[in-house]
Amino acid sequence: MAKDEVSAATEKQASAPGAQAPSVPGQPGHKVTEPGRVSFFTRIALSPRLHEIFERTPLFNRVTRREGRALFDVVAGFVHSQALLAIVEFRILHILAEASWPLPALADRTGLAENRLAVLMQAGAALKLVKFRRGMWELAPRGAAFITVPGLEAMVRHHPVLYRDLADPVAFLKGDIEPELAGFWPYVFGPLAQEDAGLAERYSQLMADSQRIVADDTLRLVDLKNAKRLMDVGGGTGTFLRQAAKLHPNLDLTLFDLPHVLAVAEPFSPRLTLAPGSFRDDPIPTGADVISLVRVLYDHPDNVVEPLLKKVHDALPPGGRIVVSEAIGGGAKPDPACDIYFAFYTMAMSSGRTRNPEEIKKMLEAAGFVKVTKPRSLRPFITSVIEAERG
Ligand SMILES: C[S@@+](CC[C@H](N)C(=O)[O-])C[C@H]1O[C@@H](n2cnc3c(N)ncnc32)[C@H](O)[C@@H]1O
Repeated sequence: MAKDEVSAATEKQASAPGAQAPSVPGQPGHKVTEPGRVSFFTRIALSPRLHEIFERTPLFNRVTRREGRALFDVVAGFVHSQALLAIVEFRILHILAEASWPLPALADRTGLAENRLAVLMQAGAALKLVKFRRGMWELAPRGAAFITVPGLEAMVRHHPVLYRDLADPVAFLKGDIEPELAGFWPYVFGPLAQEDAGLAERYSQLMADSQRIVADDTLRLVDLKNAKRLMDVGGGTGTFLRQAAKLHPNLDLTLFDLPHVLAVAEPFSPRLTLAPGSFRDDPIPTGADVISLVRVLYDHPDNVVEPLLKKVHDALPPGGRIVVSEAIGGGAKPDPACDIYFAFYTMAMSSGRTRNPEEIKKMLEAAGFVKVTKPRSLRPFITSVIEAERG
């Protein structure tokens, strides 16, 4: 998305003849009274007769076959994920990272029957994680990347919690079940987890690992050259600030988070000030000319985010900047990572929700911010950034 796309979309909407107060299309509160027409191409796709004709017509059949393939991937996505989870749990990628193996040796190492392992390996090859060459199973570059990207494997290993919540998606969406994920993170980081040190360690590491990648992408999108003090609100144990300090050694830093989180934060620089507090109950300290919120807003409902943005606004000097970095929905250009994965994930967590650029822009403006911009995301499945200025 181009830098000013958020602004451009809203201006267009507001200046259209007869336009009403801007609301976000497709989101709650957007008033649509009339049914719309089913589009021409959709009507074609609704006709079984045209399917047959297209399938027999050269060139057209390429399109329908490609669409059919994409549709089947959507249908089969859960099975793909579960095949990946099995590959992870049998540590197949790690075994193949040491050496290639023929099937019988791999069966010995995994304890799986050869005929079942053969099915799993073939599935792994279809996912391009492994490949079969000269009688041996070997690691493919995608499989190597999978075990190398920090946090990815741990993410897959915690998916059974999410998938149990999604086992009945109808009940899930109706709100008829109490999602397990809603208690998962509080459990991992809460006092109960002390009995399960391995679990706490594994998932704290997952947060820390993924935070590093999110921090790096955010810092590539945000210009902190002229910033004097950066305050990271909800900054956890400080990974984002640590990475920012590496790029900008003269930057003063403030880490704001709950007292029990800051109690385990390492004071890695004399330029770092720890500011314990709750953004729900306490004011946000002043003194920073840039305030970042990395993976914070989507954890919270609107009635927490709106006052939080107002507090951030009031803590900044005129011209000071807010940086929001998290999975942001694609809005008019839906993105599977944000609009499926993170949207369902945050719904299962039951505390917040993913928002699209228009929604975040509206919330920022309501808090008093101006010049809302969205740099083009490097990897929307890692993070996207929205910046604004205190008016
Ligand atoms: C999803 S984590 C994100 C941490 C870090 N920014 C990152 O990207 O990994 C959300 C953070 O918000 C903090 N947080 C939650 N509620 C808070 C509150 N009321 N006041 C201050 N921090 C809060 C949590 O302690 C946690 O560190």
